[in-house]
Amino acid sequence: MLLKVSNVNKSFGSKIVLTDNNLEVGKSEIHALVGMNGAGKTTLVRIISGVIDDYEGDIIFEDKNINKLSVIERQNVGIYVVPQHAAIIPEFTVAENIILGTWPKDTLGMVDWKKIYENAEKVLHDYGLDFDPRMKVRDLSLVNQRKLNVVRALFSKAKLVILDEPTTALSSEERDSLFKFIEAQRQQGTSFILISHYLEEILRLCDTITVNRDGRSYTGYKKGEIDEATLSKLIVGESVKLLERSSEEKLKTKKVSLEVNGVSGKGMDNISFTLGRGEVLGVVGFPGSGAREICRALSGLNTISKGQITLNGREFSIPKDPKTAVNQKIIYVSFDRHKEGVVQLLSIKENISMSILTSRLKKMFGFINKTKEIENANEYFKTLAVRASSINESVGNLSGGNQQKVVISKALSALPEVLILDEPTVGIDIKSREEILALIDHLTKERGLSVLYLTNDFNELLRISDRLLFFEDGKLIVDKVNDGLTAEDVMQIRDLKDLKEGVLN
Ligand SMILES: Nc1ncnc2c1ncn2[C@@H]1O[C@H](COP(=O)(O)OP(=O)(O)OP(=O)(O)O)[C@@H](O)[C@H]1O
Repeated sequence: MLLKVSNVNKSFGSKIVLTDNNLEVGKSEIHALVGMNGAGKTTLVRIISGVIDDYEGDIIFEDKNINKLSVIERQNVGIYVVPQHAAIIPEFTVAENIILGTWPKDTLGMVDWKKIYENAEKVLHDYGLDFDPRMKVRDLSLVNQRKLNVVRALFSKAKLVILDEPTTALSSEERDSLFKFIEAQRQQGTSFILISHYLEEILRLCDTITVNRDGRSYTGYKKGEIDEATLSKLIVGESVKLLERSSEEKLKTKKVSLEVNGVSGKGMDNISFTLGRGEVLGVVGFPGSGAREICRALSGLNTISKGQITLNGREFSIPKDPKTAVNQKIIYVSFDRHKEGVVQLLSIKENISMSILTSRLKKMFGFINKTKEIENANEYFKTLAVRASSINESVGNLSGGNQQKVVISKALSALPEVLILDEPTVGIDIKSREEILALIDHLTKERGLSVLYLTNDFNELLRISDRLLFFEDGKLIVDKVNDGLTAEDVMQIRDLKDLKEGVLN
């Protein structure tokens, strides 16, 4: 046994978060930690790693009680957490990131760069990676950045690596490649705790599963002994019904809402398409294909150099920043809520109101309509079942998934005509994901909201999208109605290199 968590309890003030939590991780084991948003997974990981030190119970590592050890001391015995936003420095090279803080010096006491790069090359090679240690980390793909985070942990002699949602926003190929890498490290003797909301990958990769529900742990489920439906029921406490947008809705011809005509700019080459009123248009493409670029450009986050856009018959002035897009009723929800989503120090209510202070909530003489503000925040708080004591709770105290629900509430409050969702269910649990999809389905049908939906989770994409746009090399290559497509079809179309626009229509 490598790690033993024994009868751990934790409360924040009067809020009880963990009650009698137990789990055991063996050597060379991949252990899953799953549960709904706010179930207490991150709190437990913070206790194991020593970030939270006021808890009841015992943490035993290699047969020693480590309750009294600090974060650094726990790292020194071999416990290393790789959070969702790991502390790699994008402007540094791969080598600098690996050796961060342990700079080798030459005989004159100068940093020995030759040695740094030689060492880094060897380290990467030992872990089966072949990227150049001189590359800036910002130029690495997302999956290679995540692998580098693990390498850093292993370089620091980690015996147990805790990965918090490592596959979010990765394509299925990138996931496979990350899994192979983790599996290879496990075979070398490293143990992993993996937090994830993707049950299929949990069942594929992990040896043992611990479910956290309502603060209690249900542990010891073994690979092969539990199926996805049973696991899903254990996590939520009831069966989860998957939302399926009706095929009738998917095939309905819709009145044009957004018309994009010959748009070019950074990473975009002469893109034209229409988005119907009440339509959900799925957007597919590898990073750099133009898929994310057009979504961000329509929201004022990327520059458009040429082209025309109309929205519900109005001339749409090319947005130079997000504010001009929002004023024209196009709103973008970013996959990166830390950078572009919420303000941690403000309350749920203040975050939700942020986009409508100068419009829907404005009264005369610069006053804010407080009653309306509370009503509006409460509406989304309830519809999206945000797990917090009230709308006055600070967003920084919420679990990751619940923060994401606040980001979506903020966007919907502004009553957009076009909503652009970029990996909107990142970090969202299996039940909340269905609630979000149901809300989108409802708003498109009842309010005529038009949606551009970008995600690497093709099963999710196909359940909600009426039509799909495929991008490559900055161009729109295929525009296809979702008439019963499968995830395999989507991958096949995306991977065909020489398709000309419309060939498959
Ligand atoms: N510093 C804090 N102060 C008050 N409450 C907190 C604090 N940190 C966490 N919580 C609460 O503890 C509960 C568990 O949060 P935690 O982040 O552990 O959940 P999680 O299972 O990791 O969720 P997710 O899947 O959304 O990441 C939540 O209700 C959260 O609001």
